[in-house]
Amino acid sequence: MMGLGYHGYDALQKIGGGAYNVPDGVDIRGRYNEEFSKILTKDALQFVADLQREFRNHIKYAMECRKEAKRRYNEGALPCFDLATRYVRDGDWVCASVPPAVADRKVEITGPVERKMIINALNSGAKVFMADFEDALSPTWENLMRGQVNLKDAVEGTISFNDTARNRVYKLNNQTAKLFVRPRGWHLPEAHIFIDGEPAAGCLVDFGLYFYHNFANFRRTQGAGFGPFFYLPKMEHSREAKIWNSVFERAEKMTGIERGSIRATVLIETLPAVFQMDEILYELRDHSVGLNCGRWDYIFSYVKTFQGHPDRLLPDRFLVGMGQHFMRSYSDLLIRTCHRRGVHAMGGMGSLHYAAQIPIRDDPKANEAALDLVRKDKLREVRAGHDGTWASHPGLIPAIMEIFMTNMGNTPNLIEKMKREDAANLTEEDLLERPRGVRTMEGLRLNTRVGIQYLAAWLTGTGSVPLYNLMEDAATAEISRVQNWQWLKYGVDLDGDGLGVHVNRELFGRVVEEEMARIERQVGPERFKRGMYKQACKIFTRQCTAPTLDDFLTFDAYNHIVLHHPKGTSKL
Ligand SMILES: CC(=O)SCCNC(=O)CCNC(=O)[C@H](O)C(C)(C)COP(=O)(O)OP(=O)(O)OC[C@H]1O[C@@H](n2cnc3c(N)ncnc32)[C@H](O)[C@@H]1OP(=O)(O)O
Ligand SMILES: O=CC(=O)O
Ligand SMILES: [Mg+2]
Repeated sequence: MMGLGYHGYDALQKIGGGAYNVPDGVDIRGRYNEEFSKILTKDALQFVADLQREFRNHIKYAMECRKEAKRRYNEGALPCFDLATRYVRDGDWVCASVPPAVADRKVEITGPVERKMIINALNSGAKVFMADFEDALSPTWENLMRGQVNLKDAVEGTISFNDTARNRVYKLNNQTAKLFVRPRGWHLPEAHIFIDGEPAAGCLVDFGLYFYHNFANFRRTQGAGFGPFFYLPKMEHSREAKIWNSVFERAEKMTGIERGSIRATVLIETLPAVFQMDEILYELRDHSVGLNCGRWDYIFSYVKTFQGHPDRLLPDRFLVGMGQHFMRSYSDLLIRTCHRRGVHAMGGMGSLHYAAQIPIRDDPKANEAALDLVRKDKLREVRAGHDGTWASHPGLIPAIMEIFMTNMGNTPNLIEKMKREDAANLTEEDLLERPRGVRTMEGLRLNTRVGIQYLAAWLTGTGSVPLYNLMEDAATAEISRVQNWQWLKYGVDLDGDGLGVHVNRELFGRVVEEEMARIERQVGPERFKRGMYKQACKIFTRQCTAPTLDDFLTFDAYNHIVLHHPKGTSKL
């Protein structure tokens, strides 16, 4: 056992030839690397450990509450507005005013915290870059620690990348996007950092290390006295936002910066959270810069929340988009809520046809068609009153920027202009309306093919991938998984293609076999053998056929990427 940290004295942890200098109670189980040791300094680890100790019980309680809510939904309850917090929804309060540095957020590019992509994203011409430790990142030790090194260099302005194969050096432009960072969700542990004998909360590691190393530089160079800025994912209730608010206050106090310096945009990407938008903003009112429509996780959450409701099954994945009444209602209510409280209402990632289109390099006609779908979605967003939106790829930015500029003119945002009071009449029924559309055999096949390929990439350390000309990440893969699970669980008929096939385990087994053969043909036998397709298939198939739905695809899969040093992998 290499960790000495929690035996009551400070320790130098010898791992793989080097030594992390850890404070009392902290045990690093990830590989030693000299660069990582500049992130995992004793002071920074002490900062994370202090947060962990102060908030671990709050986090555990919030996770217990999620379980309790799940139990209620599984017994037939529906998510709804909370009578007890009506005073918050009816009250006249507003959030703290928007920091000038991020008043204009017309286009935000997102991407994993990978070195070259960080430089490309910051140089992309987008107003904001959301650097992702979440949906777009496979949380291996290497990815997380390199991500922290990269962000530190980025905030210092010294980041560079030498692409020797292409003889190209990447550096930051004079003008760059403003940086937001998305830590992991509350539910994920960080199995390479133990604090007092248990894994640290992944999000506190991501937040704590980034904040500790960058708050001063960030406020000076990027935030004009504010910041750092964050995106907060996958919350289900305002009590979880309250924990984040307390974490921010604690971090501000520990570093001596003014209260309200840190600002965060919360993704509304779970079905229960749409009924808590005012409450979430209220909890974070001194630290908020708005809400964002995280549409992919939102669709995933619709299935998850209604896992016990056979009358609410989804049609094919590509039919569930912003045109569905429940999705449009969610986006409209989000805009109304944000603008009433004086903050940004951000749009999401995607196109009109319910997929996250990316540029198609080798086919100009298909590329133009993809761009056109993206333009239509962005036009819908800006006309509805969104203040800005997400782009998955630099190649989409000019088209998206043009749509927002043309429709917003010179105003940095629509907070004052588009109050959307009409959306005040949206009801619980509007927000829960069943999605319409057909189910097809091709839908089942595509879910299977995409889910397995995504997971295979994730297991080898890549968290966002292009598949069939679309962006796939943890959120979109979740839709594939839970949709298959739901269709199997309730034995649906695939009636959309005239085949009338009934989904059961036997059919699914055949589909898995055929789709695996297809993947092998598509990627070639060599890559298929070298990749993690078989392992991915095993995990994905188990989760699709499980008697009860796993909460997260990546939770179980995480065990497969935990690499404890010096002695091979271990389970949590
Ligand atoms: C549901 C959600 O949470 S959405 C948010 C999370 N998801 C994401 O952030 C996905 C972000 N996007 C991506 O990861 C990528 O665009 C992918 C994986 C979809 C496609 O990647 P690739 O196939 O490598 O794209 P492609 O080959 O066209 O890249 C061309 C160039 O653009 C760069 N690029 C592509 N996407 C991005 C990005 N999001 N940020 C910065 N640079 C990017 C590439 O690094 C490459 O640069 P280079 O020419 O200097 O080498
Ligand atoms: O995080 C974004 C989403 O759509 O999910
Ligand atoms: Mg998401």
